[in-house]
Amino acid sequence: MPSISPFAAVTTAIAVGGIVELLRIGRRDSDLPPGPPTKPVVGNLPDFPLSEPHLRFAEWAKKYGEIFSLKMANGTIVVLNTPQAVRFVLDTKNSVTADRPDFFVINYVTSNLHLGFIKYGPTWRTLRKAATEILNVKACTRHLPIQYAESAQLLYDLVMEPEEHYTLCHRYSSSVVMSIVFGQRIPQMSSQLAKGLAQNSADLDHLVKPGNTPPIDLIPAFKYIPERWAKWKTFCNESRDRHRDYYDDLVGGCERRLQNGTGNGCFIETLLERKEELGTTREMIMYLGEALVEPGSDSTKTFLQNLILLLLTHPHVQEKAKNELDKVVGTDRLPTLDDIKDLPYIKAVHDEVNRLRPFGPLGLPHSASEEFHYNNYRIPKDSTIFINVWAIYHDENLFDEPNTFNPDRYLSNPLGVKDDVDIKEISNIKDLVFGAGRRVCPGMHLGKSSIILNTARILWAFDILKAKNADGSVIEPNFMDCHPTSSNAPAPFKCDIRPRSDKHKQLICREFLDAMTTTSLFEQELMDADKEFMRNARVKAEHVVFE
Ligand code: HEM
Repeated sequence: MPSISPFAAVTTAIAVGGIVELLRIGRRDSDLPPGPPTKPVVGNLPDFPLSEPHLRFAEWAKKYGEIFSLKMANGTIVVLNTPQAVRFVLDTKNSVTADRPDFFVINYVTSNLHLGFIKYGPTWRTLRKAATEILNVKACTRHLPIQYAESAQLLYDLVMEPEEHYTLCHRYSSSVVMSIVFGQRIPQMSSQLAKGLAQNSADLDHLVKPGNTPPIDLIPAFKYIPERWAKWKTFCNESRDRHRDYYDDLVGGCERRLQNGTGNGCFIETLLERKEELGTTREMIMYLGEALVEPGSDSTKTFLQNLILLLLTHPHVQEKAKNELDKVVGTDRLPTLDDIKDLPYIKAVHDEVNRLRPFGPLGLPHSASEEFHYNNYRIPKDSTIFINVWAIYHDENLFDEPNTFNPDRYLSNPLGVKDDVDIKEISNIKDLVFGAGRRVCPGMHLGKSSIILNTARILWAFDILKAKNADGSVIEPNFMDCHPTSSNAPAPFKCDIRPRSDKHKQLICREFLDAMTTTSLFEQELMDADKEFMRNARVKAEHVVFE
């Protein structure tokens, strides 16, 4: 037998051990939830879809059942495909699943102070407590006048500029949250305030999308690449400055109002006054404002854009909803939130839009701060956990014809599910669109009232018809058309929106004029172009009402 030196033996043993260890990377241990086959070292990295991951995740859910896992090199992703799995993993085990994965670039851009992305811990708790103060059910009643007034402008805008419907929904959602949070409203989407907000949201959207930055959270060494070889770093630095300047200005506006005695009671003014008591610094206040206005605006506008697209493509739903509204509300006034309890079909339309086109089809990922077990599967510490909202809402075991827009399903069953499904088991299903556990959306009450109010009002006010080309041919909308974003917003589309009658048009314009008492409270800092816009809008509305 050939002899080898002890040195060579040790080296060989280390090398073999190293190779064995390396090959273990990317491998799925047998006690993890099942999932697609892995490759050595990289695991399922090559399988991870770079765009619209929810569609691939839904296919995997069908194949692997209530929970599956993906190996991302050394890391693990766990995906929850039933309301029961979500309830256990995110609600029952909420103390160990309230963390977020690393999100290095986003936390860099937002100075590690963005409520939605920071790690679970004392800073998160302070920010979340402050956010809950303005967003709990009771506090939300104070925001209703703003929501009614902005909804009045949304309807007015749709009367005057129907072809801009897509952007007008965004204006509505942005103006509501900007008024509540920073005390400054957005009268038109061309205003500087609106452009800055949309840019900041687009920045974060760009940065969360896989492929736009290297996988730093998996391979931290990417952080050290010099900026001259890493364009994404330049984008991050520019974006960081943009975000800071924008929110610093807004907080400055609140400080000035407080100093001048012209405060309008917005959230940030309150926080500035109670800084010591709440333990928040000016810096924390700035980014808390950001964490509220960006998702607050994007979520609500996504719902409204999807609503209009689904109504456009389903005229029989419009007809049924209008019959209900005409019976319950009539044509002498606009619907209010008090009417909703008597409008089951409107409620069903709202539920069905949320089901078919949920904002954030995979929610925001959580992270496990400790290892635990679910149904004999091991969920390792530091695994990233997704709620597969899209797959659950399109599950054929739960919903009849899940890809069909059919609000009636909610008239025959409170959760819209098949008769043989035990609804006690899945009572959390409707709220999954807002996430779950300790990180559940703090803006859900505000968001819910905005979207249901405008569902009723848009249906009460307008006929939504297919638009025509100049040659008279009908433009067929594509109801499957989505933006390649993480939010499930439809791509911009054309339609013909018309007030249902002159009487409806008059009532809308009158409501808009009345709303100006509320909206003017949030117009102290308006730029000249925006003041001019509001003056002209008043004149046009008066023209409709009084002539
Ligand atoms: C239709 C309306 C809305 C939908 C569907 C929605 C959906 C969501 C979802 C899915 C999450 C992730 C929850 C999780 O991690 O499990 C979330 C988080 C969040 N949402 Fe919303 N949202 C809506 C409205 C709003 C509004 C109006 C605001 C603010 C005014 C807001 C502020 C936030 C914040 C700050 C977080 C992060 C919470 C945390 O990490 O602690 N959202 N939202």
